Amino acid sequence: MTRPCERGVHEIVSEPTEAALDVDRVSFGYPARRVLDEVSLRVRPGEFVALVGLNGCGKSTLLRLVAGVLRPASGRVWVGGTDMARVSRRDAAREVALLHQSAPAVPGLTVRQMVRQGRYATRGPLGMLRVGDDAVTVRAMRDVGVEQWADRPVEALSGGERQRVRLALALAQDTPVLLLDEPTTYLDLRHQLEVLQLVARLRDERGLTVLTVLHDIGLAARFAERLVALRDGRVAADGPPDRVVTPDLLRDVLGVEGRVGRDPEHGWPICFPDRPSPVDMTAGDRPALLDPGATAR
Ligand SMILES: Nc1ncnc2c1ncn2[C@@H]1O[C@H](COP(=O)(O)OP(=O)(O)OP(=O)(O)O)[C@@H](O)[C@H]1O
Repeated sequence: MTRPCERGVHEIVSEPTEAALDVDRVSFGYPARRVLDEVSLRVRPGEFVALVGLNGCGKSTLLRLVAGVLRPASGRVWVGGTDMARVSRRDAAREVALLHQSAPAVPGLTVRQMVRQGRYATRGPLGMLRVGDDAVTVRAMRDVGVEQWADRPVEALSGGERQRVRLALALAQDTPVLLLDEPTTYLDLRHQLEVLQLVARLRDERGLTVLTVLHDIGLAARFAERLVALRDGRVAADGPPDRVVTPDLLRDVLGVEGRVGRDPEHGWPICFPDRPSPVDMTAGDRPALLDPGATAR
């Protein structure tokens, strides 16, 4: 399959024998609430997948489970053949980098110092940086275009500037899998496009596997080759954007009535939301889940 578009020309020649990440019937809940119910998701090496769904449906929780920050109540998460519930945080950080939704800036910490923290996973027992760590740090800052602020305190940057520094921190881990929790938060339109173009380029050039939460369905459809929609703690739809982005998805998963058109030049799905749907998205009494028959797996 070849898709010449914003995502670059990315040819999938054959199914790899091993998934880059494999979420196998994972359930998870916090003390007050069950959040994920037997969620399964396999992502191929080099795939760019966007996770969509209403606020509170469990997207960040799923990313934290994949990153090994949380442990499933049942089921397994494998990243590159590693069972993420059985490795140390340091070993997990060699497999996946997680860009958190938000994190407070440590007072006085400069951009360079913050990005350098991404090298934590490769440090020796005494926490010493190794040969090459500075080069990786500088490359990550350069990739995201924050090297001109290297010696500025992070707390003196704007929200959007800090978001880019956080992305550089994740890139500095230099992992094969990148998990991004709303990477476009705080960014103006230009920087939203730049950041997603950068991620797509890194996927193309370095073969990174990307699983990202995106609230903007238009951007998700434009940059990701596959959308996974969560609802009620389950995968409600899974497949290529042009099959997943439908008025049913808008209504039943995202809670809005609307229409779906196509970008006249590129064919990307474009959503035209009209109004909140009459479906009560906070109650258990909802229509049947969308058929996830469009699955790309
Ligand atoms: N540490 C926690 N303790 C208890 N409940 C939590 C915790 N973190 C999240 N939750 C709850 O779990 C549910 C899923 O949260 P999660 O952050 O995964 O949702 P989300 O889909 O990422 O939402 P959003 O789009 O708003 O970021 C929510 O109801 C949330 O209130």
